[in-house]
Amino acid sequence: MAGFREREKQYFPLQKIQDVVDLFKDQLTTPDEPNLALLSIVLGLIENTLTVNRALPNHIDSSQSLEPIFPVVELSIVEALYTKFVTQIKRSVDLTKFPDGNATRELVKFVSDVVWSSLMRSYYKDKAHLQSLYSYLTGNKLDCFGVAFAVVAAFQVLEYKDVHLALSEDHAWVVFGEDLKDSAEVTWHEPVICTRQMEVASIVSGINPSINATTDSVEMASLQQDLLWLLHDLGHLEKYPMALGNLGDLEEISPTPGRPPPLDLFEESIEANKKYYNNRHVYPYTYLGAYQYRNMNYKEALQAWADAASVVKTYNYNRQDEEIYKEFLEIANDLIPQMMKSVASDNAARIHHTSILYNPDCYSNFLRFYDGICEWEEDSPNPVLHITWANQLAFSLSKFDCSVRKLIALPGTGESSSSSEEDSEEDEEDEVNHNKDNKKDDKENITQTDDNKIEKVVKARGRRRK
Ligand SMILES: CC1(C)CN=C(N2CCN(c3ncnc4sc(CCF)cc34)CC2)S1
Repeated sequence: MAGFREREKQYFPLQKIQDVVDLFKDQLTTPDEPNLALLSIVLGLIENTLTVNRALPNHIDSSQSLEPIFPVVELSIVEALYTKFVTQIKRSVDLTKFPDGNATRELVKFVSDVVWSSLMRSYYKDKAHLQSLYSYLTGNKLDCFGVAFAVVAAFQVLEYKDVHLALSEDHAWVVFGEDLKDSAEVTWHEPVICTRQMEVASIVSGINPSINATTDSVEMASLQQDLLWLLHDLGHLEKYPMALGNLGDLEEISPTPGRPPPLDLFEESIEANKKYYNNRHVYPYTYLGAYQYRNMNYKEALQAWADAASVVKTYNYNRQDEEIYKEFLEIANDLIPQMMKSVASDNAARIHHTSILYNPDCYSNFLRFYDGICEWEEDSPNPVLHITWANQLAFSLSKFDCSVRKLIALPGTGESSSSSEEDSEEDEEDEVNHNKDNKKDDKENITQTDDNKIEKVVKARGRRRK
């Protein structure tokens, strides 16, 4: 692949967000492929300027208008970095040793080692802004997504068309060969297998506008939002639930006039999950749950979180699912307890029994949430629950009104009937044991009416685990 053609050059210097959108649109509507290395360098350079090395004026006097500090992206800089990448890849890979036009495992391993060997020996891999080729070429640092993306971009430079990016919710790797089924990773369920355009979507979705823990670059977030809408309109987010969820979050922060509301995007993300990934992704539901929680739609938040737990229960938890574990940890031990405190102090709702604490559906979803997490842990090589989980469960459970805690859903009928307080211990044991036999049938919810019965649930779970 030669240097830049007139086609790319005409957009430089990039001086505002629209210039970048125009460049991406041209790259995404060319008959040939979008240039992954070019686009990643451009995004990385802008992100680095707007978040890491913010060229803030050293003083802002009254005369100086607060002009956005969008960096001017000169062609010469981008072309120099691009040439550095192309030269490094072509110099390192002697293709005469790989005559076959299709990538092989050996060649993927070889190119991966070329990328790996040029990285800094040791650095904090989870740091922000290490996802782009700009970071790779100027700092020799890449995060796990960045390494996989760099390998795919390298294969594009070598003019291979059968090497693509594979994405799970926690991991990124390379797939290659005829049906793109060859890859080192076999443990991941329902990965997103990217087209070249979805690979562009992955670097746009991976834009990190964070300046620090509390501040985002408005310009960077706005650029990400515009590029995600461009990709959405071209149909390249159709099979990318996480990118759709990302766009929903951005639309909540800064709604784009004329565009659908965040809930529509979270719904699109869930539908894509069901249609293309056998409903095996968790994040579409936790995106929705977080949105509902932020907007105090607590009944809907519990529904979404219960749906997320119903997905995760089909998995076994292993240390690679760190991000998903942290997600459920925050929901169970932070968001739900906060929510319970908030509604418990809502006296009006309490008096009129309108709060979620009196709502059987909310209680049912609350139990379904915990049931899913317990099943997730069952048969897993790594433990999920620890005492904090049990303490927070006890706290949240106790906030529900005893009227809903007595309800027991009759097996299969969807009916519920209030159980007499005198239920014998044996009956409850039976219910727990009975429920154990039908652990997959999550329509059945048994309830425990007070704290000492929580131990029974946890103990019953313990029995299942053996
Ligand atoms: C509900 C949430 C906690 C909010 N943000 C979330 N994410 C932010 C965006 N994320 C992503 N967005 C697009 N593509 C990818 S590929 C990938 C695995 C590592 F490569 C992660 C990820 C990860 C998930 S999930």
